[in-house]
Amino acid sequence: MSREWLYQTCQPIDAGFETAAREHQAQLTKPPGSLGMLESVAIRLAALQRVAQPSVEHVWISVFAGDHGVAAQNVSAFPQAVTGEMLRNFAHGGAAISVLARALGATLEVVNLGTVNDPGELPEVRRAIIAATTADFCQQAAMSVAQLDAAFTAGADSVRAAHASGAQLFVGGEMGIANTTSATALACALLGETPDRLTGAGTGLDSAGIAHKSAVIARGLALHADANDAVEQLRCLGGFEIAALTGAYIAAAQLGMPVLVDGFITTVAALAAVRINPSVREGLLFAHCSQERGHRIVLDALAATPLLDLGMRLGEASGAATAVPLLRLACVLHNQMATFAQAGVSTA
Ligand SMILES: O=C(O)c1ccc[n+]([C@@H]2O[C@H](COP(=O)([O-])O)[C@@H](O)[C@H]2O)c1
Ligand SMILES: Cc1cc2nc[nH]c2cc1C
Repeated sequence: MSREWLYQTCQPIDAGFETAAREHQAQLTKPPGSLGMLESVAIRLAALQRVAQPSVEHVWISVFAGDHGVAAQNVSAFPQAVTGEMLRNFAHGGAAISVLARALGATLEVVNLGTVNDPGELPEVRRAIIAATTADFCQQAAMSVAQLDAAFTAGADSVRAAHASGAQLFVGGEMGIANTTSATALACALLGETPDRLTGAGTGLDSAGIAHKSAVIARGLALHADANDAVEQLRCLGGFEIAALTGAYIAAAQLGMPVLVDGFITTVAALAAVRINPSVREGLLFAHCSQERGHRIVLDALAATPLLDLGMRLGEASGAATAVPLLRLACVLHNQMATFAQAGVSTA
């Protein structure tokens, strides 16, 4: 399938609405800048949504799940079967993101891209099976060209459904045992970093486990040293859900739909998206800095300032969901505060 769409220019933010929103913020009854990032986020949302009054009442969350061949290298604190087991938990409404999505009134879509312990048909889970798992990147490329394309498409399909439903914000999440190993390897390749600087505990490795994981990533990087662009690095080192997120972020930016990025794995997928298509960057907002070791470095590479730093490291879009109320508050402040003139308050 053609990949041309990945490179097509994204909808630029609207400079007119951005200027109008900035000027509006300056008139609200507060010292200029005193609402900090709540101001800049409202301005960015107005510019992205091309409206005077931004809103994120209608939120769409897609959680992409997939298994990783590199799990065979003993790089996670949890067994691979958990990926499929968590799909059941999502379907039955018991996962953290199930609870958060309900509390937010958000649409939650779960996408099974391929799990070794496949739970089969489940309510509320879209099956877009690519294979039971990616290959172990210590032995061969994680994905074939066709598998990578299928993952990009699965992500873009979710965004198209979100857009068609009238969603005002797209949130991507992931679930996949061993995916911090894949995401760390991909981040190292994209950034020219070494695994010892980026490798973290994932679901809870101890220091010996982290050292082993770092060595596994170093082996993968050596095997795929010839992969010299972001698409090929993603194919060799990434995973189905990481590539789906990359495709989703690109598609969302092309449709002009704002994106709220979640944690470490999703930020690496966002970095890949920006490397493939730099015009994606201005459509991205960043929810939080996860505890995963490499997250801050990847955020810095994207010049991203996340809204929250709560010591979270769950994934499955939970950090982004937690930041949605802040975006909603930023919007209502922007839309409902009185101006100095309206309130009869003196300016500086
Ligand atoms: O989002 C994060 O920053 C994050 C940090 C650490 C772990 N996770 C989640 O934990 C799983 C991967 O951890 P691991 O140790 O199996 O590589 C995967 O399902 C992620 O959703 C997520
Ligand atoms: C239980 C569990 C839930 C998760 N959700 C996202 N990643 C996860 C990893 C584990 C192990």
